[in-house]
Amino acid sequence: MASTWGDDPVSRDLTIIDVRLTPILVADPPLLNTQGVHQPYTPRLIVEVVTAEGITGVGETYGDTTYLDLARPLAEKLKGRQLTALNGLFTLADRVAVDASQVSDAVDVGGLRGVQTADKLRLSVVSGFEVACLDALGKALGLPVHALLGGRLRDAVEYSAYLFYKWESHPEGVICEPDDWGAALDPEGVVAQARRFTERHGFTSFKLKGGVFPPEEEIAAVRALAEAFPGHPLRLDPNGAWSVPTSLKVAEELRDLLEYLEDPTLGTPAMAEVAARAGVPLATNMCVTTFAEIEEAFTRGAVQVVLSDHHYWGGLRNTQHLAAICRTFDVGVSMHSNTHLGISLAAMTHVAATVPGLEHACDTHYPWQSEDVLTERIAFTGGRVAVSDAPGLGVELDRDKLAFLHRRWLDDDGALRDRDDAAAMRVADPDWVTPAVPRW
Ligand SMILES: O=C([O-])C(=O)C[C@H](O)[C@@H](O)C(=O)[O-]
Ligand SMILES: [Mg+2]
Repeated sequence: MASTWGDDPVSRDLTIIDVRLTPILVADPPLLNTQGVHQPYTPRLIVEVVTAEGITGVGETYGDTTYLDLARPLAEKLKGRQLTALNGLFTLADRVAVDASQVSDAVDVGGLRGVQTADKLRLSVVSGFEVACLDALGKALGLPVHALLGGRLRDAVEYSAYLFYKWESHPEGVICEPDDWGAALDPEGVVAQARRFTERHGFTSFKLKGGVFPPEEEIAAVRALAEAFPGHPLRLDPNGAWSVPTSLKVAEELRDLLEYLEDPTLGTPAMAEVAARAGVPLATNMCVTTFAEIEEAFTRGAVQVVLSDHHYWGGLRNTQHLAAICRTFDVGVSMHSNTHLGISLAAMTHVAATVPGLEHACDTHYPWQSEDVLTERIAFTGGRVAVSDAPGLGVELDRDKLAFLHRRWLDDDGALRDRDDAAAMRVADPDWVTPAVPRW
C-alpha cells in the first residue's frame, strides 16, 4: 500500500555516492565584540551530499581550517553509507583524529564559542553533514525536515534583532563589501540600528552584543532601547567580559528591563554566583555548549536559559535532545547564532519549530549577511521566519553564488580563512591584544 508519508524509504536507493565540501568566505560588516571586530570576510563550509538517485542535500557549518581538516576525512567515510544512518554519523566522526593542539577545556579558548573539546569540534562538523543528509532525505521522501524531526509545533519561528556596536565601515584600505547600516557606537546609534531592524524585518525583541564599552555605557544603551521600545524583550550579552561584582552591579541596574542577561561572566562557578543574586535570568552560549557541561551548570543553578547552537551540539536531533534535558530541569532553551547563511537559518527554523516551550526569540546573524548561497534569501516577516513545508530544508543552492564565494576563499592567502576578531582589530589598532577576562 502506498505510504501517505511519502515514498517508502526501503524502495529507494538512499546510498550516498558523493560528498562535496566547498569552503567559502562571506562578507561580514565591522561588528564589534569583546575580542575585537569581525573580519571583512568570514569562513563558512557548505556541505553537499549526493545520493545514488541524484538527489543533493545541503548543509552548512563553520569553515575555519580546524573544521575543514575534520570535514574532509569524514566526507570520505560517508561515501557508500545510507542517508538514513544519521546515528552512524557520530560513530564515523569519532574515528576522525582531532589535532590535539586545537583542543582545550578552557571556556574562553574558542573566543566567543566556549570550550573547544575534540568532541565539540567533531560535533560542529557532524552538524553540517547531518543537515545535508536530512535535506536530501526530505527531498527523497517528499517531506520537510521538520517532519523528519517529528513535526512542527508552530508555523513560524521568532527571531530577535541582533544589535552590535559597529563601525561605519571596515578600516581604510581593507578590501570589503560596503554596508548601509551605518555606525553604532553610542546609545543613539544602537537605537537607530534597532529601528532599522524593525523597519527592515519587523523584529520586536532585541539583543545587544556587549563587552565592547565599559558597562556604564552599555547600561545606558539598554536604557535607551527600553525607552525607544517600551515593553519589548531586551537582552545584553558581554560574552563573559565582566567580573562577578560587575555582573551583579549591571544586573541590579537592568533587572527590570531585561528578559535575560547573557553570559555576563565566564565559567559555571562564576555564573552560579551571579545567578544566585542577580534577580534576572541568566542565559548562556558559553558555559554550557556541550552535554558534559550540563550537569554542573544545572545542578548549581548557573543558567536559566541555554542558547543552543545546532552547530556546536551536533545537529538538529541533538538540539532536540538538549531541549528535552532543559525541559526536564525547567531550564529554558533558545538559539545562539554566529555569522551564518540561509542554509543554517533554514535548519535552525526547522528544528526550532519542533521544540516545545520555545519562549524566547532565537538569535540570528542573518540580517547582517548581504551575501548568501541560496537562489532566494529567507525573509523575516514581523521578525519571524515561516516554517517551510517544502521537501527537505526548502531552500535551493545557487551554484554561481557558491562558486563566487568559493573563488574568494581560493584567492585568499590564508589571512581570512580562520576567523580572528583580534587580528581584524589590529588593522585599526596595532596595539590591540585579546583582552584578559574579566575585562571589567
Ligand atoms: O555569544 C554570542 O551570542 C556569540 O558569540 C555570537 C557571535 O559570536 C557574536 O558575538 C559575534 O560574532 O561577534
Ligand atoms: Mg552569547
